[in-house]
Amino acid sequence: MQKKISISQIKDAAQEAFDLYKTNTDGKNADYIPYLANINKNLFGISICLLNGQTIQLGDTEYKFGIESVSKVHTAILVLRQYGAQQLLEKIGADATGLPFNSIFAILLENDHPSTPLVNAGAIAACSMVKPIADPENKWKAIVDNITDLCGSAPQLIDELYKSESETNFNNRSITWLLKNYNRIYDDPTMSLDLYTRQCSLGITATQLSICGATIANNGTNPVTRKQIFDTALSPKITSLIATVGFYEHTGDWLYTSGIPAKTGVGGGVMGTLPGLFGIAAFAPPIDNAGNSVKAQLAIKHIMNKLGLSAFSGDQVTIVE
Ligand SMILES: NC(=O)CC[C@H](N)C(=O)O
Repeated sequence: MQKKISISQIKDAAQEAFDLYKTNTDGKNADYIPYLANINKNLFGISICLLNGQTIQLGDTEYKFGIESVSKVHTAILVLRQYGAQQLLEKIGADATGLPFNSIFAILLENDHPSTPLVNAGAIAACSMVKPIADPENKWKAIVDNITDLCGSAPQLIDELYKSESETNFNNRSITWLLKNYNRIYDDPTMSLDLYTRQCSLGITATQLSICGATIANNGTNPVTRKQIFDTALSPKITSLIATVGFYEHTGDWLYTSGIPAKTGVGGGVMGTLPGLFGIAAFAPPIDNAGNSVKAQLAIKHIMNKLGLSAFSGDQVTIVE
């Protein structure tokens, strides 16, 4: 079906979602990373970036929160840029785990395979793959430059979060050494884990994440800077990774009810990408039992359903003035 949606319809849907959920108090800040437990739980922002570069922003869209696991998407893209689709599949995988993001059991079940770069195991493996190998300074630079390219502006390290996370990441240390044992870490393990922890501690805004979502939806061209960031052919690979495991063990429910591939982080951010149409991000710190922001989920779902959109419908949608 041919369908036209106006920008004012999108704005109205976003405003409605914001008003509906701004006072919602469900969920709880992540507390296994002490820094995150103390973030103002009432922060709430929604940003949509259209493919003409226009953004629609509501609430705390300029607040810099911990990017956390949303950064797994960015570094997966960097690995795809450096190695191509086939090598990512062989060295890490592109499968769902159906288990929590930090699951050790998932590694054992997959016979040593990290499954996907979008869970902790695969993300640590991805950091180990970033080139140049054995050069932590330039690996870090590559990670940050890639995020800057995708988001149209630079992220900023939150030192306190980095410290808090480094002091408490015992589970991730176990994951790293287990993967090392299976030859799935492709650089120094301690350095790879540190890069992962540091990238999770980057401060990012909902606006920046919506621009990244739009870059993916726009086949690799950042709609704001107009820069081609990655090869067009990688776009469906990235979107399929996000669709498969973006909400961990709740991914199926999420896709079924929202219709949009999206990736979450325990900092409260969610970044969605609707191919050919827009990127969307929402941010609110309280999360559910799988580590996904409660309000961000409600808001994005509301907007998608209100507009009658789904990545899985055959509709040919155009956004008009
Ligand atoms: N789901 C998440 O956002 C988890 C990220 C966090 N840095 C961790 O490794 O536990």
